[in-house]
Amino acid sequence: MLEMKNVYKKYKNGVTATNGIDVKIDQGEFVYIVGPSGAGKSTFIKMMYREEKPTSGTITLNGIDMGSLKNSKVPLIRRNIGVVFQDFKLLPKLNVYENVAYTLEVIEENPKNIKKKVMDTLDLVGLKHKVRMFPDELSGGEQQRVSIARSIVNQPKLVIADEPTGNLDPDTSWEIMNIFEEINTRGTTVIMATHNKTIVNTIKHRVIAIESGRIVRDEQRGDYGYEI
Ligand SMILES: Nc1ncnc2c1ncn2[C@@H]1O[C@H](COP(=O)(O)OP(=O)(O)OP(=O)(O)O)[C@@H](O)[C@H]1O
Repeated sequence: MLEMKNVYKKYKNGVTATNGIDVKIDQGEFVYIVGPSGAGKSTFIKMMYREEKPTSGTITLNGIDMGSLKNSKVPLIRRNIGVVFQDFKLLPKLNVYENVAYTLEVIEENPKNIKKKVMDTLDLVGLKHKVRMFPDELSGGEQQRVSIARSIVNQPKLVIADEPTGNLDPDTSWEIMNIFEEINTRGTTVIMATHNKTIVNTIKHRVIAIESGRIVRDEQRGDYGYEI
């Protein structure tokens, strides 16, 4: 589903964040991206959903060249990609229901379908009983559940998560991981950058390690591989 060929990213300040990346990820895989701070993990991930463009090389997502995609076409492609961040990025003035429904409203989903899709998704993440609450009334774990619900309500084929458990305590992190596992079991590709050694070493999946902008290890059912 995703292929990168010789991808370089040099930021305007002269920093080379990715330094010739070649990788292929198939539909349905669960892939952890690991590596030291500043290694280029976020940059690698951001290029997958066209938050950043590669300086050279090609990135194809389901046959579409993400690097040369016109800006006007980006929102259309993003409909098929869910993104989850460490800091949730919920809309503070919207309640739980509205935060999730918003994703469908912007893509002009038929209003008749919105309620069922939102409620089914909130059920999946275990938040059906908190639909009227606002983000600042929720725990970190609950906010992350809303953020995941928002990212999957349109049933994307790919979910990308950048350090989704980074702000959460260990128990809550496991609960959040269980939701990603369930999403993946349903056939969605999950690509997750993480520094959580215990999770990577316990819930085994493919591990891609990045150092200085290069892939230095790519193993099925790999280990985290770094001391923390
Ligand atoms: N927008 C930007 N402009 C300039 N340099 C950037 C930008 N974003 C990242 N960088 C630089 O690119 C390099 C890789 O950063 P990146 O955020 O991709 O690393 P990372 O592996 O995700 O780090 P962390 O684990 O700390 O989140 C770093 O040297 C960083 O300072």
